[in-house]
Amino acid sequence: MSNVYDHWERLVGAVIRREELWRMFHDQSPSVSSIPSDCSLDSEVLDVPFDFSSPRSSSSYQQLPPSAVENLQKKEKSAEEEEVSGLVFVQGFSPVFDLDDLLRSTAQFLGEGTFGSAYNAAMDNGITVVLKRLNAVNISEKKFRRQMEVIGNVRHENVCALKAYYFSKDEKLLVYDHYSNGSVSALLHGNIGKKQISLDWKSRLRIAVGAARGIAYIHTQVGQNLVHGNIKASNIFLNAYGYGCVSEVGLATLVSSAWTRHSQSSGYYAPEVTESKKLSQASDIYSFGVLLLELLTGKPSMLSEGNDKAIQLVSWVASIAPADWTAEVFDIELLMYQNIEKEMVKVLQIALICVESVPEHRPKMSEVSRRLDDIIAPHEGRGVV
Ligand SMILES: Nc1ncnc2c1ncn2[C@@H]1O[C@H](COP(=O)(O)OP(=O)(O)OP(=O)(O)O)[C@@H](O)[C@H]1O
Repeated sequence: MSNVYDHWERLVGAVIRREELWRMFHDQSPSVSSIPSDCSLDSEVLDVPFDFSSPRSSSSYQQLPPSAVENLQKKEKSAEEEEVSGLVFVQGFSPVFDLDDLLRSTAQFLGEGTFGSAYNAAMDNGITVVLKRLNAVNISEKKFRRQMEVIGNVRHENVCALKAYYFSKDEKLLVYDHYSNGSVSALLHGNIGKKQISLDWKSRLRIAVGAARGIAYIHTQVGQNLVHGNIKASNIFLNAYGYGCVSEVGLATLVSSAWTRHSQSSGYYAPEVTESKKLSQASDIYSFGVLLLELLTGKPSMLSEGNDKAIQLVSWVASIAPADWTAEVFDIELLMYQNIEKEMVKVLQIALICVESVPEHRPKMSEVSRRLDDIIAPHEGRGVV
């Protein structure tokens, strides 16, 4: 709890210092553009309410000695020449809240990830968003904003849209919708303090189909060169129709030092990534194959073998002969559904070519997506869903 407080307090402190300066000299809120959000508060994580309204009232700024104001004004003006200040909303999202609303929100710590901490921020105006606070992003402002533009342009129903971002020397924040059902990882494997929800075969197919479409779309961006770089179950959420929706587009290429630290142990990275740190669209396909294996087996990407030993899910599945797949590989919860064995085998075959160790032997994501569409089509009662 104190850790959580510490994170958020430092974040708020750093952002406020900068925003105070801005408002002091411009007598207005920083620039914003906006966010429709249909998300609700997830009450099962730690609550950390903060109210910073009084120390930040604009009248107190006016009480500073004029000489100090003048000095600070000069300083801030030079900073302003170099950068846009405040929360920047991605094109297409109109400003329905600003940085003040975020800083006054009730923050809930969701977890610490590869790139930093994630918070659920519930604002007084009823909007709830997820705030990602990036750690150790050693990147120029120009490059950061350019990358945010690229990420902001990736719009697809199976990709979680970046809604807004904030940049200062000390803080880099990203704002996303909050997905109240939690991630596919939480749905499949449960979360601390949360009950695991049972996912039937059709739900799992929808997750796979949606995620495949999202990744296939990502791979068409930036001249067909965009790489996600961190496909994993905790980055896949459910859209309004229950289809997989891919989050964290573009962060792995922004914060490469962070993911290389995690690459050995996660079970999601292709061999060429753990060996030569080389992310590519082919390595995204490998990671997607691991996600398919998770959906089929109900097991996490790394399995504990006892004695502190862990084995990758990919290696475990590969060690089982096809004749034993039904008895040993598939999630026992799925075996209660009738007439799905053939489909599970087809999905497993797709997963296994995705996790081929030679990158060139893996299929393109568009091909994977098409094959999964064919499998789900009879469930959706039409040819293409
Ligand atoms: N938009 C969101 N809505 C709901 N929960 C989210 C959202 N974004 C992240 N989370 C959850 O918050 C927690 C922390 O997320 P974060 O992305 O920082 O780390 P991660 O997914 O565990 O790892 P990584 O940083 O490698 O993706 C995870 O449990 C994740 O599923």
